[in-house]
Amino acid sequence: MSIQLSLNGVNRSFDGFKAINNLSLTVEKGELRAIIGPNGAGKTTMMDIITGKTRPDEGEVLWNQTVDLTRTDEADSANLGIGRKFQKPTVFETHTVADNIALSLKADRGIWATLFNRRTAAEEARITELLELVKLDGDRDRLAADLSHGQKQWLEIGMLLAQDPELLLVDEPAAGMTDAETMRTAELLRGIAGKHTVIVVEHDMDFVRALDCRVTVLHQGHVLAEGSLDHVSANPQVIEVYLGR
Ligand SMILES: Nc1ncnc2c1ncn2[C@@H]1O[C@H](COP(=O)(O)OP(=O)(O)OP(=O)(O)O)[C@@H](O)[C@H]1O
Repeated sequence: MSIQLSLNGVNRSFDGFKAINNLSLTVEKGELRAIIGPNGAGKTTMMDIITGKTRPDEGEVLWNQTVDLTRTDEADSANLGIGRKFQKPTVFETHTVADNIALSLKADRGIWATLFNRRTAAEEARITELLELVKLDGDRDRLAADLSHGQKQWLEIGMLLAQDPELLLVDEPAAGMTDAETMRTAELLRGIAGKHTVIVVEHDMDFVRALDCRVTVLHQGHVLAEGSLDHVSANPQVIEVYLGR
């Protein structure tokens, strides 16, 4: 496997406070990685740095071992194939599930052509494929507004996948989901990994366990521990700062 993303000695302060402190991290292509850690550990700031929303003060952030992500902005990062899903779902509520996916497909057709022209067979096939992947194939003609919170999150993941990103950053997808939705989300992300690299920030430990992937524990802007969930859960420092609370 080759390296998709590497952070090396990254620092970022806000008003003298080190939100990211000598952070080094490597994620392989196709890997599913969970990032956990207490509030204020720097998880969001790390995602902001990867997507070019925030620039580090120091350090190296490399995409595919070649592109310097400290010099890109959010638009560049999207063009490079980095997709980001924020915590709150943002779907087009007045459109159907299938139309939401159609609007996100890479083809440069414009909104009117997308909604009112017949879709090509290839587009239909791609929409079906994406809806199956995010477990919404039975809901394609429903209005997005009528979906449950969990289903809206899946739809937005489908919309991001329609852009065919190499890396998907997902921020606390399980927040506000039912237990059943949470488990389905873990299954869904496991299904996406391999073809895409997926980094998930999450607090829900049942969800992280269900992801069954390598876990990075951040604390005070630094990697405190890394490995399987069982491995990091047995680390006394991790228990002290996070899991034991
Ligand atoms: N733009 C900013 N200006 C000032 N301080 C900031 C800014 N962004 C982040 N911080 C500070 O940096 C620290 C790390 O914040 P960050 O949001 O990255 O943590 P987090 O791990 O995502 O926390 P949470 O789990 O609560 O979302 C916090 O103390 C936060 O207040």
